[in-house]
Amino acid sequence: MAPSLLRKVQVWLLKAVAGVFLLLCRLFAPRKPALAGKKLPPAEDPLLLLSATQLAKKIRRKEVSSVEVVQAYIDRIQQVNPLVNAVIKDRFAAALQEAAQVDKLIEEETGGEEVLEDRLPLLGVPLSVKESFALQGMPHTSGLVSRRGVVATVDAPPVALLKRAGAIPVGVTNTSELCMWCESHNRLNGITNNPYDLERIAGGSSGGEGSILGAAGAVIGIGSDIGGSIRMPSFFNGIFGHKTTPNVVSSENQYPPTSGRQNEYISTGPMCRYAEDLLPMLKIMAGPNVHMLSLNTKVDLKKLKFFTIPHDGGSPLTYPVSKELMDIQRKVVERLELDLGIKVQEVRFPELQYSFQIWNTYMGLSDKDGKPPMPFSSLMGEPGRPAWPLWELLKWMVGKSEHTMAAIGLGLAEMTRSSKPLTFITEKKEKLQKEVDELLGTDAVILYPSHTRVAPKHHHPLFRPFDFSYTGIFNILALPVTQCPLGLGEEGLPLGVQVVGGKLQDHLTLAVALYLEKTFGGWRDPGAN
Ligand SMILES: CCCCCCCC/C=C\CCCCCCCC(N)=O
Repeated sequence: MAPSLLRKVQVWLLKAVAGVFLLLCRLFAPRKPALAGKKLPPAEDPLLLLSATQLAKKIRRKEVSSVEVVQAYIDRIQQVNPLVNAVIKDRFAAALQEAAQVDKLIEEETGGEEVLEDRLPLLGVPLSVKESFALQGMPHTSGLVSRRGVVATVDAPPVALLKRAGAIPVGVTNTSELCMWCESHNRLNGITNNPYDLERIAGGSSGGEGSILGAAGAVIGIGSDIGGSIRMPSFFNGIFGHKTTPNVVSSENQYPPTSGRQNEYISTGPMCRYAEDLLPMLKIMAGPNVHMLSLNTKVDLKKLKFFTIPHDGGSPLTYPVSKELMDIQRKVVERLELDLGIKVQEVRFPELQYSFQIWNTYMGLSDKDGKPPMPFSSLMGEPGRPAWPLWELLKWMVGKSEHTMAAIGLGLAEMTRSSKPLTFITEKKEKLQKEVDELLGTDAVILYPSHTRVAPKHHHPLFRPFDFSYTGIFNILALPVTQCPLGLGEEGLPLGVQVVGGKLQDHLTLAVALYLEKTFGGWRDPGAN
């Protein structure tokens, strides 16, 4: 059978299986009041349209008070959250008190603006926090019903560093169950909606962050990413998200904790509506490790090498990249060549078609002491009592399970994972790692689709569970990636692209993000008509 015909048959088969499953889900999924046709109101308060960097400057200069800024964001969250269900618990009263203290501190400061900017660069700026990060006094459940009522007693290190820089947390946002799915939906806090179309996903697992930022209910936030959980929500909600080179920003005090080799692949990073906030946030979040990066190095884009990869080469597990995403990536190439007078080279890596298999294999590896990762079914259960995915599936069928279909599916899929990694796959990964590292070096970036299509309808990822591998592969390659918004597509949904850099070359992808914001307009107000 000709390869193209084989490809057509594969896609057709995937669609057929998806259709049957979608029907089943429609039959059994709990009914939700239709949000059809509802739209977000525009973000009218001018304070919502300033970057965190600009807000911090205005607050330091007493051109606006921190209380006014925090109140503006509280008002916006109260306006949009009933539609998007992104913030699952707020701390508005405490935030306003802290803002008043900031204004008082500024009033009494005698050292002048530079002292404040140096010591407290985010003084008085509101911050959104993904609920899987420990934020003292706030829920810390990661969407697990069995963790209902668990409250954090400490701050996760990057949260503590951002608070020490003067940022004021206003609330914690929704995640997928156990942060291991590309849609933020769980039985504890419900499902988060995309601000550009409430019937579509906000992405996962930092979907609450992506949605509240995209809805202008926050200006800066933080997420974690081991398969795409910063980059997919950033893409679907039209904002910037940076997956830092692993082990620069601490991932301690997050739930669930990583185990096995996963600590080499997880990244904590900033999620922002404005590109200029990414680098200052990363500088703060990196804390004592900031010297590992070159964030003070000026980047001349004309001296960078740019490569573009249009898709994964045709994996039978993933869907083809949509035309509008291929088109917009081509437009980025054209603009780069026009504006910088450079040539962007298209490259292909056949190993990318094994992205899912590589991600799945390496996520299951033991750590250097031979300790295997905690099984997902154990994370789903109570301590010492793993869940039984098959039993949970039967309970789900009659609406009695505390778990989502995605978590049950992952638990079932895990049962099929082979204990011994396939040499065929490890060889592919080693080859890909070597070639990509050589190509990137310390002076190049690669453009790659953030996903196969714009934000899908709710639950649809269940029928295309492998498309996340467009982001997941870079976790295993341990490379920094910035997801950059590129305006809205035909259906008014955000377009975007991943900008991939060499290890520890985060400053390069952040510089390209600034260029792409200038050239393609950055974040768009979902309420604007
Ligand atoms: C019912 C469908 C579920 C079965 C799907 C099995 C194959 C998919 C395997 C793993 C999907 C993991 C998705 C990871 C999303 C991002 C996670 C993260 N924290 O970065």
